[in-house]
Amino acid sequence: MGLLQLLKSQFLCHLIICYVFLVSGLIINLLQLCTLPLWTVSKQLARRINIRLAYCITSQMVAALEWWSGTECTLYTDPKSYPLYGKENAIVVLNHTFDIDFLCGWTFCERFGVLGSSKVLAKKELSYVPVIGWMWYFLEIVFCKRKWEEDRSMVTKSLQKLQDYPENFWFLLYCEGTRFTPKKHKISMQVAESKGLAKLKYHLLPRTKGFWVTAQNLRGTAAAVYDSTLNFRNDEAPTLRGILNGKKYHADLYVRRIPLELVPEDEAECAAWLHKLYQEKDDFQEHYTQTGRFPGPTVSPPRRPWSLINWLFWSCLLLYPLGLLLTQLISSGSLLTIVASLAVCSAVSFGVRWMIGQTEIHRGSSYGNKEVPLNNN
Ligand SMILES: CC/C=C\C/C=C\C/C=C\C/C=C\C/C=C\C/C=C\CCC(=O)SCCNC(=O)CCNC(=O)[C@H](O)C(C)(C)COP(=O)(O)OP(=O)(O)OC[C@H]1O[C@@H](n2cnc3c(N)ncnc32)[C@H](O)[C@@H]1OP(=O)(O)O
Ligand SMILES: CCCCCCCC/C=C\CCCCCCCC(=O)OC[C@@H](O)COP(=O)(O)O
Repeated sequence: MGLLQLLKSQFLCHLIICYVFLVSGLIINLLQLCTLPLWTVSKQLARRINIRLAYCITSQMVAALEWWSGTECTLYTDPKSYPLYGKENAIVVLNHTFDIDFLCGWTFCERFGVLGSSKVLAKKELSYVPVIGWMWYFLEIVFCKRKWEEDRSMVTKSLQKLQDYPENFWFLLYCEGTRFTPKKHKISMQVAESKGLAKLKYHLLPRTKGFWVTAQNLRGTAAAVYDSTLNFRNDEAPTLRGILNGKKYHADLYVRRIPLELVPEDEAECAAWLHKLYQEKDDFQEHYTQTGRFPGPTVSPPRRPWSLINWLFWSCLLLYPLGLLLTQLISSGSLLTIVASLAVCSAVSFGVRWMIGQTEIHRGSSYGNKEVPLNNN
């Protein structure tokens, strides 16, 4: 192991990175709160400011992936579609298979210039996560309880608000609704069988209602669906802890651009269309398993320096006062203040570990885990 790699695996480095992330994140959350009065005066200006503030948070995690761990990202896509990425609004459909699939999504957003504005249909529980969840309120992220009767009107209203959004955005939908586990897969395939649908090997059965309501409400706003299938080389199952340890991964993303006009408007037809899409996605994953690549030409959109610059800015801003404080503490020799600072460090460490836990599949929810009574009709 090289010296740099050894340094990257040190707990102290992780503590410093997490301190910068947490403290800068809370400062940005506070700044976002200060934009509240502006929403009544100029909504579009408030949105543009919040896009930039959100970028300051999310790009730190992207920087950790791109610059700290050096993870590489290859895009497999049609060269004719490539120039449109980042220049139009789109609905992104992505497989929910890895701890850090959302982070890879963010990396592509960053490379195409839509990181600050991008959105997701997220489970309500994530809105309580400090920094990211709180930031999402101001980004007009659409939350759901994963109970259609309760979600329907709220999700529709939230989507309609995005119709006059001032900057290009990608709206991410994990149609599987939860992350892949063997147990969830087995249950969802029982559901597929009971509905007479083809079985999927690499995906859970997609939930179709969220996709249909999104497509309906973003018609005229979004130009296309980006059907995206993600995998990692060498059968890796990357984690956020791995990224913090400086482990380098290689992500492959296969993207097909499908004009939104090709998505049926009728609910049942739209559901059938989505089921067919997932069968195709399953074939692409099979192709990847067999050959180690997706079909079609590749391109590696370059990483941009902005995420690194932002990260360095916040690190300088927040590590300088921390350094001063620590020097004063040590020179004061007061046992009480030293114990108090150790307690603060432990709290930061505990808080961030809990947040990292949110990204771990083995700590995931029980959604999709319960056997459902099946009536074969
Ligand atoms: C060029 C580069 C391109 C791309 C780059 C890639 C990406 C970048 C893009 C953007 C990035 C932006 C942000 C990313 C950042 C962070 C994201 C992080 C995380 C957030 C993700 C989440 O929180 S995922 C969880 C929440 N989201 C969802 O659940 C969405 C999908 N779900 C739905 O759409 C649902 O329909 C619903 C939530 C709207 C409603 O839920 P409900 O449970 O009520 O669902 P349904 O009514 O649909 O389900 C009932 C039907 O399903 C059948 N059923 C029952 N059990 C199962 C089962 N186990 N599996 C499958 N189906 C089941 C049941 O029979 C019902 O069938 P009916 O026929 O009767 O409808
Ligand atoms: C600069 C590096 C900073 C490192 C410290 C980072 C600390 C972690 C920060 C934020 C964590 C919250 C990120 C939220 C994204 C979680 C995405 C996710 O995958 O949610 C799961 C959801 O889809 C489905 O849930 P279930 O599978 O049903 O359960």
